[in-house]
Amino acid sequence: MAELKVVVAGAGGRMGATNIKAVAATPGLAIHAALDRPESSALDADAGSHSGIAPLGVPITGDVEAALAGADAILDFTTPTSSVALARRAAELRLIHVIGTTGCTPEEDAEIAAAAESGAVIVKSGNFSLGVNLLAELVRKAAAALADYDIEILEMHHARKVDAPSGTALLLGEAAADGRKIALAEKSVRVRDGHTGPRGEGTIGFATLRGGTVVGDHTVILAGPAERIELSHRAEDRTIFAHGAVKAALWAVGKPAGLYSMADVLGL
Ligand SMILES: NC(=O)C1=CN([C@@H]2O[C@H](COP(=O)(O)OP(=O)(O)OC[C@H]3O[C@@H](n4cnc5c(N)ncnc54)[C@H](OP(=O)(O)O)[C@@H]3O)[C@@H](O)[C@H]2O)C=CC1
Ligand SMILES: O=C(O)C1=N[C@H](C(=O)O)C[C@H](O)C1
Repeated sequence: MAELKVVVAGAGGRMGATNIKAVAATPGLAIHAALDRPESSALDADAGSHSGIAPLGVPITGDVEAALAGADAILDFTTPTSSVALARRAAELRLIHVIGTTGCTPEEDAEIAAAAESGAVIVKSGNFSLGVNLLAELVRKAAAALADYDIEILEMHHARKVDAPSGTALLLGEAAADGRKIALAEKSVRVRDGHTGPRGEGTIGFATLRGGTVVGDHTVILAGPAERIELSHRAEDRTIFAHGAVKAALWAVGKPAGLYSMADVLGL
């Protein structure tokens, strides 16, 4: 098989750098282009040097069309606006689009789903690690088995994170809601403040912490009478997300256009 030509979007960012390193180290993948905002301070830097590895001879560009020309796949950990725009182009160009971006509104998610229906092979997940996707299966089972227990989801991330609750917390919330056969949107409590009254029966609560350099900690608590079960995942390094994203891109080769999840990739 010819090398898969990959565009890393958000190349100047934390996950962009991690993805550049993962793609460069994976046989069968080649960095086709490194894309960031035209205003990015990383523009024109060598994608390899900027990511802390040997120079790759690929400058970080702000030119989307030049980056996508001749590409096979996009690894995209950027912003919701950027991911929606890239999904539209991925549909037109029939590309694989791996989306790790979190914080999308329901309307933005609908636009991404529409792009998948009209030609893009999209794999989107709030978390590309093996551990979190396995944890989601455990949460689904626990939520179903302990039907009367209160479910709370606690997450902590680094101080630079801009969205809350995290994509992972929402993914775990969806798994819990699925286990309970309820709709998360109708049962989630995303903020508590002031005189809230007692906990709503059957709700799924979220709590958000931010600080320091925490890569990503998540705990799902199932609280019952006189006992609690806590299911946790702690990310120690961003490489777990990049390795999952690379796996997703390779898995997507030859798949029909559509919207897939990391659970599909992992066969969970
Ligand atoms: N699903 C998963 O497994 C994971 C998801 N994430 C998510 O990935 C996203 C990025 O996280 P992180 O790398 O920490 O954030 P960063 O802010 O470090 O990186 C985002 C990068 O995207 C760039 N960018 C913004 N707009 C565009 C655009 N229109 N075109 C190209 N590049 C653009 C930013 O440029 P500039 O700085 O100039 O604005 C920046 O370089 C977040 O939504 C985060 O939650 C993170 C880790 C794992
Ligand atoms: O912004 C981050 O850093 C992370 N974002 C993802 C999320 O919102 O869950 C995944 C990971 O936890 C790191």
